[in-house]
Amino acid sequence: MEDIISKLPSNIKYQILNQLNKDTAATEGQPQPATNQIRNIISQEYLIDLCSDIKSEHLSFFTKDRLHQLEYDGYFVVDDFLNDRDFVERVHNESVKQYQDQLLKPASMNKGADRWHDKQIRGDSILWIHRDPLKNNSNELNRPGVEIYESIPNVNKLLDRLDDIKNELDLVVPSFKVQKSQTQLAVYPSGGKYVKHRDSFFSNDQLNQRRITMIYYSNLNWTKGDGGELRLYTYNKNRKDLNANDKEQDHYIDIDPKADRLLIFLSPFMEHEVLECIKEPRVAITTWIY
Ligand SMILES: O=C(O)CCC(=O)C(=O)O
Ligand SMILES: [Fe+2]
Repeated sequence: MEDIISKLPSNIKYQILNQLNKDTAATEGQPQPATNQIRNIISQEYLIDLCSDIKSEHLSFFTKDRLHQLEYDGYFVVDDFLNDRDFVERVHNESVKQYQDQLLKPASMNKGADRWHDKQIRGDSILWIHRDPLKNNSNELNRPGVEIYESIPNVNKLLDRLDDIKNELDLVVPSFKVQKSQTQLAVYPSGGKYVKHRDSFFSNDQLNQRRITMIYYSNLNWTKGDGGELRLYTYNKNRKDLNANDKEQDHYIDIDPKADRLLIFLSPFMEHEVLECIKEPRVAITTWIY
């Protein structure tokens, strides 16, 4: 089968991939083994390469090890990212205040007319943060969140740091061709969760999709039993040398959403879910690099 599929013209492969992605979305992210096999063969063309041409002189946050982990394991975790408890506390309090002031809206799935809400699937409330309205087009200006960026100065300082990471990636791995980023503040109440999903799918318009997810947690005093762990399925579809089988698909690690932790992973390749929160509010600030 591998031979037949890989010889198909690119446009046909792309159509098959799109159909498989739709099927998987319709079955709530539980692809059949055959679907996985076909997807894996085709997706070889869309793999993310972070290591073959590193401009070492620009390395600062990134190290060769971190780039290697991101490409081969699909993720890495940084603790004590800000390394300043007062700063973390201000980020957390500003975020919770936005939530208490009801500036966040229940998160939905899909866009436009297909938009739908279902708390059983996704229980968080979110706020898009547009920090630089002048650079956004008028459509973006109409989206909620744009006018509040000045009321969250510490969150903005954190976002500057995430921007630095994005800019560094652009210099360190120029072949990656960073396009843009998108940022969301999400708060989960007690009982909130987000079922297994991926943040994007492979597509032939590689550059117009989420490719790297960076999630910062500010949950001070988070302890075991508070729930809300990020369950990350460690089967990294970015690896040519791995064969899909059901056992590997099931491997996961649970990442505690504890304060000052930054998690970075490959958006189209890593499946994940948010386990039910016991303690509220659970805060997560995410920047996606396209
Ligand atoms: O908050 C988290 O830990 C992950 C949330 C998530 O998966 C998402 O917003 O796509
Ligand atoms: Fe996600």
